[in-house]
Amino acid sequence: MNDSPRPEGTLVLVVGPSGAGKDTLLNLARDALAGDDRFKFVRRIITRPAGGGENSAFAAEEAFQRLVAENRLALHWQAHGLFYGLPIIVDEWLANGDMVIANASRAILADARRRFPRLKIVNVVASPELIAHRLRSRGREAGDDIGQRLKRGGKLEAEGSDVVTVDNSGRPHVAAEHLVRILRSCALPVYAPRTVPTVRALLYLREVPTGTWHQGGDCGLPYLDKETSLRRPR
Ligand SMILES: Nc1ncnc2c1ncn2[C@@H]1O[C@H](COP(=O)(O)OP(=O)(O)O)[C@@H](O)[C@H]1O
Ligand SMILES: O=P(O)(O)OC[C@H]1O[C@H](OP(=O)(O)OP(=O)(O)O)[C@H](O)[C@@H]1O
Repeated sequence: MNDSPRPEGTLVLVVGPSGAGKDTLLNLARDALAGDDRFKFVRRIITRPAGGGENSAFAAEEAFQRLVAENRLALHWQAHGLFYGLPIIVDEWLANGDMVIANASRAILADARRRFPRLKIVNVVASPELIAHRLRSRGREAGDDIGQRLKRGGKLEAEGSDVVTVDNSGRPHVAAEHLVRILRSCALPVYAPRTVPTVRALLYLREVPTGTWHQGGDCGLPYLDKETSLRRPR
């Protein structure tokens, strides 16, 4: 086992207007990456009963405020008349060098940038027409709530050099594959010492044929596919 100090892992916040497809893509990505424990998908805490295929846990408002007061949320925010939070285990996973992936609000990006040095933002987008249609067919919210979500969707933005856009205008599997590529390219290889990227790259290049590296990952580093990165170097 490698006992050397590990750098902090990467926090990936998946954001975008309500109805763009964040939860759908997160579910597909979680399935695609199942069995690779470098990737930790966060279960959000929301003051809304869980259901409808989203990965969340319910907390009553009083219980939620207690979590905030006791500093047991890594990030929290308010939207659509609800409270949302990411549990504090996020900090533990990051300290362990894992890649932590969560659905979040565009309104907390400035705060997240201050708090998390290795942050990647994935902005899921689709046209307003598609979003309106999707929110109506999702059936989770009623008419007025859908109107409010559509309004908010167009107001907030996600911009910056740490933002990568995933277009979910087509089939969900296509966009999910893009998301998975981003996640793989930003994750640390499993068995390489978790030191600086150059050292990791050099060590790995000795162990695997260079042809198995994919170039142009969204984190600017070459990256390995799942099978190769899970294989212990000889
Ligand atoms: N690419 C897609 N094509 C068609 N429908 C989609 C696509 N992506 C998501 N949906 C549907 O649109 C609705 C909103 O998606 P969801 O993942 O809940 O969005 P968000 O989490 O961003 O609000 C859901 O009913 C989902 O099944
Ligand atoms: O601030 P915004 O960037 O507009 O995002 C607003 C909120 O919508 C999402 O939650 P929720 O699960 O309620 O909504 P969604 O699944 O419809 O996006 C997201 O986690 C934010 O809390």
